Amino acid sequence: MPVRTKICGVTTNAAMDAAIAGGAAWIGFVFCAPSPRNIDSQAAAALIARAPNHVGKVGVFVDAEDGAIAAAVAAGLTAIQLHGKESPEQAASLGRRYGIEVWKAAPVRTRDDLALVTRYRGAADRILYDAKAPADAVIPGGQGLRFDWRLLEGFDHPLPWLLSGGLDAGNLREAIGITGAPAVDVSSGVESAPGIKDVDKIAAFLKAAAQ
Ligand SMILES: O=C(O)c1ccccc1N[C@@H]1O[C@H](COP(=O)(O)O)[C@@H](O)[C@H]1O
Repeated sequence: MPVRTKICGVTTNAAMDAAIAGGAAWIGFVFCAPSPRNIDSQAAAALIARAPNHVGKVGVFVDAEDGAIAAAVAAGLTAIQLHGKESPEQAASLGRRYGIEVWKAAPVRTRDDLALVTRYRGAADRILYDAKAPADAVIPGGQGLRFDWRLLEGFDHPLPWLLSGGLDAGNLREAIGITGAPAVDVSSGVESAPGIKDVDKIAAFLKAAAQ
């Protein structure tokens, strides 16, 4: 089964086109002001217009206000990724309101952190395992941090899931080999500097995923 990929934090036509050409299943747009990848709804709509229907368009939010999510969904999102402290009830409510997939990011440092995900069964459509950010971090993701992938070995996943956190073209096969990830998500691992996507790194990542 081929591994599905999400290229996250896209802000330019070049990165968008590289992700599409390389076969990304999803492209992510970050609606989070402190992020170097922050984008507004108008700019996201212009990028989304470049993508064919089969490519999913995922908006990343961190404890966002309803109005911000509504504006971004109207730009053409096909999924909402919740990367903050959103509850199962909030996730379910957003799914009902917008009729699109809701993904919940699960911050992982220890095996105990995995217990959180079962609460989202029936409330979210997918879980995205990401490294838990330090307590003083300004943003909870997109910093190239990994967690111990062996924590997912033998774990009974309650929902369809993606692996993220510190992935790049060089470590992707090892990460998939250990975790059995059916889908992966990357941001800083395909950048030359925070927020600056590198089209060659995007191509290399997508090639590694397709092997
Ligand atoms: O990318 C961001 O700037 C971001 C901001 C706020 C919440 C989540 C964010 N990104 C997500 O984090 C994962 C992991 O990133 P990385 O590959 O370790 O840099 C990324 O895939 C996004 O889904």
